Amino acid sequence: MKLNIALLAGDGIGPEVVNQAVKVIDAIAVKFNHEINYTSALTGACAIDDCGEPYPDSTHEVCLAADAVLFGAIGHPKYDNDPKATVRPEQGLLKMRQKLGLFANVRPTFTFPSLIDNSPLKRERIEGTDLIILRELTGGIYFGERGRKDGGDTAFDTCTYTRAEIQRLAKMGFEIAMTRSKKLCCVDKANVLETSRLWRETVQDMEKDYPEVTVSYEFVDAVAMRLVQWPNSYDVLITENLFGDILTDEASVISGSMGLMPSASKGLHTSLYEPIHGSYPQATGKDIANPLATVLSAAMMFEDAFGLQAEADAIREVVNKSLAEGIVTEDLSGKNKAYGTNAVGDWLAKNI
Ligand SMILES: NC(=O)C1=CN([C@@H]2O[C@H](COP(=O)(O)OP(=O)(O)OC[C@H]3O[C@@H](n4cnc5c(N)ncnc54)[C@H](O)[C@@H]3O)[C@@H](O)[C@H]2O)C=CC1
Ligand SMILES: CC(C)CC(=O)C(=O)O
Ligand SMILES: [Mg+2]
Repeated sequence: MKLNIALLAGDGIGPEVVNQAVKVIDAIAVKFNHEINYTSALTGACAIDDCGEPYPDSTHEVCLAADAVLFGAIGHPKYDNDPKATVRPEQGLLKMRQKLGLFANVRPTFTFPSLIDNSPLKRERIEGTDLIILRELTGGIYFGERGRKDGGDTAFDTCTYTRAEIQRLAKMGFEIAMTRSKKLCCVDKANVLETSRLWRETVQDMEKDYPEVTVSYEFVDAVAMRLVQWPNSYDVLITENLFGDILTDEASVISGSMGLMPSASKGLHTSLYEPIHGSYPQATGKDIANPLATVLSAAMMFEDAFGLQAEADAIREVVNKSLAEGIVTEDLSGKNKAYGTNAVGDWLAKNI
């Protein structure tokens, strides 16, 4: 098959982890006889440095022309430490998600048998965890009106959701639940927020269309606790943008590292595959970042965007093997030898 992949490596560790995923994709292409055509484009702080714009039109064109997009991460400390900066890398990420219509971010959380004891959580709590947090990605407070008033002494951000935005995300959640254990949890703050009450009302109205799915409604603060207390009690969780962002970083503790967590951002115009972590600036250039979240995002891309299950399985199999054999970066190595980002990528590609 001929596959056109857009590579948006971004900033910080983004290029380092995307490079390892490319090694793995290349090895898959050889093994399964595919022809891969990569097109690289800038987004984030590197794009601001290049042309003053964090998601240039030229990058958008590259994404639209591709069969799928593989994204690394954006963000740079020079913006994180300057609250007054008006052009920011994160604006590029949000613009990209909005312009590509990437309204749903599928974030799976699972445990790896060889890593159970890496988690600070007790084995009996996390063993067998296999859940999906489906995060709404193009609405809510990240996209609402914001600003300052009172001469800058008052700041505001607004959260807005339409019924249609909730319906399309919830529909995907019900459909995913139907392929799994038919359990769906709607996570909100409906005891306080009007947007959450619209979420709850909309999902309740949709329940009749999916009579086999058991739906629960839980407040986000309680879910934040139960997610690490009894993660096995969840299967598919649907939630708004901000809550999903926070809960998924929390869920990474179950797997053992942020560097393990892949995701798929599904949309109207194309699909994009991205680790859930950021640009981890402290690790930039040190060859220590874990590339597996990006490699596993590439597995999601083969499965989901290209419908190539055997290729996705082969990637997951080699990742499992690397974990079992201790070919891991320092976030997972404990007292054992840590491998570099590049060494892990090379090992994976060689063992595909
Ligand atoms: N999707 C994206 O592009 C995202 C971008 N960001 C941006 O990234 C920058 C840094 O933000 P942080 O809050 O520090 O989040 P971060 O996700 O970059 O790092 C948080 C912590 O997670 C761990 N971590 C992250 N990636 C890892 C990897 N591949 N291997 C091993 N450990 C890893 C490290 O302990 C790190 O200190 C900021 O500029 C932020 O705006 C943050 C989150 C997502
Ligand atoms: C700029 C943020 C919305 C990025 C982030 O934390 C994420 O997408 O997980
Ligand atoms: Mg996040």
